[in-house]
Amino acid sequence: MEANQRMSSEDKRNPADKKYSFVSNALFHWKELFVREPAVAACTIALTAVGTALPLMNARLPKMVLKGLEEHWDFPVFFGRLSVLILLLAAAGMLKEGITAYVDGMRGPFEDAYNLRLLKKRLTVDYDILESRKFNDDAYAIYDSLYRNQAEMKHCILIWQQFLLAVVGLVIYGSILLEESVFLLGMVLLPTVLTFFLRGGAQQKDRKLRRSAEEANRKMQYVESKAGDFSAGKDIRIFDLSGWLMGIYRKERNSSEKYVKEWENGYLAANICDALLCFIRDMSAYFFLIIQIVQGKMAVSDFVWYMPLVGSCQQACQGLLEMGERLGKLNLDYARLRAFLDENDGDTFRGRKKEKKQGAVSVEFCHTGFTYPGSEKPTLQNLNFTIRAGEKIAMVGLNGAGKTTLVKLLCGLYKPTEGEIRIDGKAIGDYEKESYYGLISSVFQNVQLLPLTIAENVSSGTKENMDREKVINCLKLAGLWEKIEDFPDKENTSLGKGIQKNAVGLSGGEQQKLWMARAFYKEAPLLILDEPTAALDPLAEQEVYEKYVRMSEGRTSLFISHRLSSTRFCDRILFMENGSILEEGSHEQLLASGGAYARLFGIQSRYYQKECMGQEVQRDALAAE
Ligand SMILES: Nc1ncnc2c1ncn2[C@@H]1O[C@H](COP(=O)(O)OP(=O)(O)OP(=O)(O)O)[C@@H](O)[C@H]1O
Repeated sequence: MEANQRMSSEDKRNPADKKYSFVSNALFHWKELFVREPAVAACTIALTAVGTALPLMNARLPKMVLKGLEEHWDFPVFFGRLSVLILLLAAAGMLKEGITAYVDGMRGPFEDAYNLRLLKKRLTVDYDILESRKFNDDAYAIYDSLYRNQAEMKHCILIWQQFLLAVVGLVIYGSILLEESVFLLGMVLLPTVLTFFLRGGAQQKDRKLRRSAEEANRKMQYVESKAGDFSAGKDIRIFDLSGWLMGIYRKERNSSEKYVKEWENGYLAANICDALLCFIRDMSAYFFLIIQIVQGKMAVSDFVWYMPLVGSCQQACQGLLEMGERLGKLNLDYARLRAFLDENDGDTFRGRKKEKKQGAVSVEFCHTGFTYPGSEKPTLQNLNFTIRAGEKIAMVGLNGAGKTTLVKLLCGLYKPTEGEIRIDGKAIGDYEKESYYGLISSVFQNVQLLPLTIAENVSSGTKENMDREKVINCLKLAGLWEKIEDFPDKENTSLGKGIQKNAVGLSGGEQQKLWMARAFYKEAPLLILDEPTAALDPLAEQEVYEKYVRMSEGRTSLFISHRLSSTRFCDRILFMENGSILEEGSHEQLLASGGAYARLFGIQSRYYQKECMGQEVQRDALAAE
């Protein structure tokens, strides 16, 4: 009941089923097939023709033999006609096998191409859309429809081909039976119509419950992914979260099984009725034909012609029901896939002209504000400040002040909900997407290592298009080369333990140095560093600051840090509180003004000095040894 209620609200939320009708999805399928795989499309149609003709020829053979005997055909005529028919039968059989094997071989690439489009969409859509619950729910549901065991998408060519075969077969065999008797055709068709309604009810139930099952499967998949996640693995063990996660998994698995059982029961009931109706249908058809012979209204040769045709017609009806049902599911999957692919990729960037800027750029926040979707309170409000080209700005503030959100806006990952941000006098939204990303080099707080080599991670490129000397220089600048030099494969060492053989792991601080090297490598006009030294020890941090100063020459940079000592390397400091700029000036000016920055600096410097001195003593002692 609860599931049904949830379903009906989901149905309202998802307009895909209504916009992408059966006819439009069918046209989409055939257009894709004809454009991308014209040979397969032609073969599918040929299979329908051959598949329909074969039962006709099979039924014709005994009729011809009996007719020849009844009418006393001459031996050469009898032999000639029989040979031609047998030859045609063998040729049609071989043709059918050959075309089926060819189509089977070509199905995979056609059906897999949808996965590629889906992947591209997920990799390129605007970041704010990527973060949205709806986008992720839809993506999961579509992946499920593409990959689950009985995914209809994996068999879309086959389903359509079988459906066509059933339709054409029904029309042709049905017309032949109709010529003999309306009653005969009615007996074959009536049970099919009844079964259609029975299965229709089961299908509706399936459609409704499937979405609830998807929700449960998604949660199960999340728990499964955590089992193989190294970083989550630490917390799971230390805080004994395994029982809790197993509990969630069991609960969701039970719900999922309940939904599957419920819709399978619907199909079971429909199948039992269907079997009963088939039995009645077969019995009545055979009785009808036998009575015709007994009454002398039908020759035995006609009986052996109509008998297999009744069977073929029944099979076509059965195929029509089965394939109609699968086509119904496929139609839903197509509707969801098309709605997802057609969804706007975002409107953060409206520009079309590609451009490449060299040197530093100016940044202007003009009455900029931002409120997260679903939040009532703005996270950033009425920000008005300018960063001159080539300036080094430090942004500091307490937790939750809005620094990372501001960085995400500046990186074009979110769109301001009020005002705008201008780069060199032009609003971010007026840039072309790739050109804008080309302006930015960034280091964020929590970045995932990609399972590539160190050099590939730094250059974001392949072996062929990277500048290896520059990679090494950037690693040196970031203070990581000493470590990498000791690896047998040096910068060609793979990262990503668990995926790559002989891969190495890096500590949190080393990873941050690697991301610094990547930011250096890109040489973009705007350098944005969000807590880049959070995982570095104080002396390593000091080294990075010095290198950062050198590296940021000729570029505009924004440096976000909790460590106020880092701000002294910058031209100007912006102190943020509750989404607004509270204080602004150089380190000395802010200290002299005795405001929030000065108080924070006072508290921090006492502890920080102790930490630094402790480390220096340790290093001196080690050096003396
Ligand atoms: N995806 C989100 N959806 C809704 N609110 C969010 C989201 N991300 C952050 N917030 C809220 O926005 C506020 C500012 O967060 P932000 O991460 O920008 O702060 P910050 O200054 O970078 O903090 P920290 O120094 O701890 O990294 C926080 O109160 C947080 O709760």
